[in-house]
Amino acid sequence: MTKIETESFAEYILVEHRWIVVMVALLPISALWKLWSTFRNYVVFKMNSAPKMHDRKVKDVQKQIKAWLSGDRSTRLCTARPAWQAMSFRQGLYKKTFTNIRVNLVDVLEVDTENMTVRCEPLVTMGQLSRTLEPLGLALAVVPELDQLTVGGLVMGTGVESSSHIYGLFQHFCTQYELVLADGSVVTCSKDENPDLFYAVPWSYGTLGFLTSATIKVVPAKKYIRLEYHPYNTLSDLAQQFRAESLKENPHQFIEALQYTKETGVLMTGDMADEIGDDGKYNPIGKWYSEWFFKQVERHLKKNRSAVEYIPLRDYYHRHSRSLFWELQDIIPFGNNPIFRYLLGWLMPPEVSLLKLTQPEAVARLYEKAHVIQDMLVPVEHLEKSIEVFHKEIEVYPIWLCPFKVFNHPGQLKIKTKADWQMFVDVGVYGVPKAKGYETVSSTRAIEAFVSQHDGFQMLYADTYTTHDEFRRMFDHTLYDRVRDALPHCKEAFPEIYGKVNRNVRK
Ligand SMILES: Cc1cc2nc3c(=O)[nH]c(=O)nc-3n(C[C@H](O)[C@H](O)[C@H](O)COP(=O)(O)OP(=O)(O)OC[C@H]3O[C@@H](n4cnc5c(N)ncnc54)[C@H](O)[C@@H]3O)c2cc1C
Ligand SMILES: NC(=O)C1=CN([C@@H]2O[C@H](COP(=O)(O)OP(=O)(O)OC[C@H]3O[C@@H](n4cnc5c(N)ncnc54)[C@H](OP(=O)(O)O)[C@@H]3O)[C@@H](O)[C@H]2O)C=CC1
Ligand SMILES: CC(C)=CCC[C@@H](C)[C@H]1CC[C@@]2(C)C3=C(CC[C@]12C)[C@@]1(C)CC[C@H](O)C(C)(C)[C@@H]1CC3
Repeated sequence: MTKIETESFAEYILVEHRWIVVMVALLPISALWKLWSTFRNYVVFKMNSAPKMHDRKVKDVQKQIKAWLSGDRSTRLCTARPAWQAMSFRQGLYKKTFTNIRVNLVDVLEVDTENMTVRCEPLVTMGQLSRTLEPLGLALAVVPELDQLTVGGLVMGTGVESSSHIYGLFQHFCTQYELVLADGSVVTCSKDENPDLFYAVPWSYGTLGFLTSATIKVVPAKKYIRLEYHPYNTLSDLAQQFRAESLKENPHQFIEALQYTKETGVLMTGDMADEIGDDGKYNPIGKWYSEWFFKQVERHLKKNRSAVEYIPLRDYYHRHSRSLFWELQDIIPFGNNPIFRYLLGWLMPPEVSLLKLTQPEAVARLYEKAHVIQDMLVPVEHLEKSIEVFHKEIEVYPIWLCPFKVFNHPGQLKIKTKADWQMFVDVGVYGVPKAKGYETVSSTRAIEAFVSQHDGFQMLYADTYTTHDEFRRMFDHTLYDRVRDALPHCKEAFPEIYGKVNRNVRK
């Protein structure tokens, strides 16, 4: 790994032996925090007190905006959620200069089993939501994997997971948003009510207003996922099958693939099941002692044999959470060792927010120079070409492959077809690049150019090195600009999306 200059002994320990800090402090604090919030959520939800409080909390947001309106309005607005708590990789520098609006809305408001929707406040996390819905026999149509992702962040950014080839991105299965706008008013929008605003909100990164609730579709859930593993030894075979499975008329409910080298990978297809069948073994991958999921999947590749397993529902939904995909192996190198797992596995994973909070400058420099975190979204027909380009420019494995539909809706994600939808694939690369000649800016820019030329998009929680013009070419701003022009005080209160995601405003 690239060596980075450290400035003090403490910094040396934090960089070279980060696991010490993680084990001694972060893991126990994370566990206490999780336990407390689980208990608190349970009590609030059972007492059903949240809906009554909601209006009061929305009024508090309005009050803060009205205070800004009556001032000199020399600063812009963003949420007060500290940068270290957010999942976005970089810290937003604008948090220090903008007026911070507290949107402390943390509750699941209502589960409507008739219309099969759940109404949530923006700080509800995916872990909290899957835990609330499971006993009711329900699940979100798509469950973005990491526990700490929030409804607000996923609506304003995006969310994708292994059922997205049916339901699309997070925005595609949200039916209504409630927002407080820059003039202090509260509006709701859906495909029938204020449709322009409804379609412009996703990917707007909080630059149209503050989200105070979202109504999201839920689906019936069963106890297990029956998961098939199919190893492949050539890229073309894997890609062909990946496409065929995603585009089938009646596809499996879950599809993802992990690519372990340029040519080899494992395609996984899953369906919900009420019982454990006798065609496969039971595998509770979420147990504290179980091996990291991506390592288990790799074993199927080594055996070079298809297999079937039955996995408990929540274990499946959060299958990459305990190892933060494969990122934790760089932070706790022995995290997958059986002795560690049996003794301390129940403390995993450390909270991402606490990791961010304790990240020293030197680690940030190291990640900047020799670590890639990117999700590129490309039409599925370009899968092979994308892997080849990623291999040439970056060479990081495993690669996460997840198919998803982009529906032909108005908004920033404009697809180049007249059909109702187009199938895309999320190519996720997380790790230390091994490609010869890798250099952060030029290599990332080469990939961004490839994605743009192939009518794709970049996920914006990671770093973007596009220029303003390139960014506006990747994301269609026609509707977004129109909505910003029409909403009173909007342009005064919020920068453009690029003003919140480009490298100059992110540390
Ligand atoms: C900065 C920050 C802000 C946060 N803000 C919020 C917030 O606003 N609202 C919020 O709800 N959460 C918040 N969280 C916490 C977040 O919800 C949890 O990190 C996440 O939901 C944990 O989910 P999990 O699926 O990993 O839980 P699990 O891993 O399933 O459980 C975590 C712990 O709870 C125990 N547990 C699980 N289920 C139960 C149960 N039914 N009864 C008792 N114990 C149980 C487990 O044994 C385990 O020790 C925040 C976290 C951070 C770091
Ligand atoms: N599986 C997946 O799909 C994964 C998705 N992600 C990405 O992570 C991000 C979500 O992380 P999370 O920590 O939840 O969100 P963040 O706190 O990072 O918020 C993301 C953006 O949404 C805005 N936002 C959040 N809440 C509100 C609100 N109530 N009103 C207005 N704007 C709001 C934020 O604005 P502000 O800057 O003002 O706070 C910010 O620009 C998304 O970008 C998502 O794409 C990451 C990993 C996996
Ligand atoms: C669309 C999908 C599935 C995206 C998965 C994204 C994950 C791999 C990302 C989300 C948050 C993320 C950027 C993070 C990190 C790794 C990659 C993560 C987990 C780490 C833990 C790397 C180490 C860093 O020091 C630091 C702690 C700041 C970050 C925190 C966020």
